[in-house]
Amino acid sequence: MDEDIRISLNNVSKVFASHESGLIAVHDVTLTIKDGEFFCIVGPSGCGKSTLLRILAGLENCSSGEVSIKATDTSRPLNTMVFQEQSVFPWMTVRQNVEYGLRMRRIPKRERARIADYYIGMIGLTQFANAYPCQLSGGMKQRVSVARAFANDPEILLMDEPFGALDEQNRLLLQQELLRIWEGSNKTTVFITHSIDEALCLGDRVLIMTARPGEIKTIIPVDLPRPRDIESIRTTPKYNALYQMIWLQLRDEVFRAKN
Ligand SMILES: Nc1ncnc2c1ncn2[C@@H]1O[C@H](COP(=O)(O)OP(=O)(O)OP(=O)(O)O)[C@@H](O)[C@H]1O
Repeated sequence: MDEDIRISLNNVSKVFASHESGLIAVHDVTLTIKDGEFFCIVGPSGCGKSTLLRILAGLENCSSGEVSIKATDTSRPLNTMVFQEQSVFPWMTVRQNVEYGLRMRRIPKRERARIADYYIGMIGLTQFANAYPCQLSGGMKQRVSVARAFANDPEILLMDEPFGALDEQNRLLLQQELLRIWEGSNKTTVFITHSIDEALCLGDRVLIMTARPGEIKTIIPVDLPRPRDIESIRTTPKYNALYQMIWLQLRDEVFRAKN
């Protein structure tokens, strides 16, 4: 694998045999993702986005093809996944949730506390560090998931519509927080979203998948400057041109998925 490539998929397909005559969820996907890249995936509902991410996470095997993820440091987890549904442990405080992965890796207590404090501060929950999830709003819980994922310091971060269930204001705040944390870490991130806007605000490239069986329709580079200020990039002609370009491609697939 080239030095700057972190993830490589070669002719990856996934067939679910449980469906009558087999259901092809992902078909012949070949792509590479660079180290430190923020890679977004959009596509119609049911086109295989989550399946592809689950294959990257090692939660699902591919039926054919090859997946390789370059690991540079065996003391760190290879990946961490953030889901749409809040996935914090309800019996743990915010701090314990954020420290969880570090504790599993037996990182010393003082170091754990330092890392947790940093990310709890980044997500603006310092005052809630000792609160339990039942004392938090949905958006706050999702922030904890994001902080936990970054604190875990995996080689790659996999996010499956992490802000999909949030209201617009919370979504905007979390996008900004994610951008800030990501820009400070440059962690290779694969991010599924239904929102073209979100993909453009966050991503370096956007993969548009076809209606099922999910294939690569096209991959669009997002050449908007970084660091990004979400509110101001939305008003630029470049953003509007990219939005139109993606929507025109995606629209056809959304129609195809419905028929
Ligand atoms: N474990 C499974 N067993 C059988 N079929 C599955 C399984 N997981 C997913 N599928 C099927 O694979 C296809 C792709 O599903 P997937 O969840 O990857 O789509 P998606 O693009 O993430 O959808 P959405 O945007 O609605 O979340 C769907 O037709 C789904 O029914």
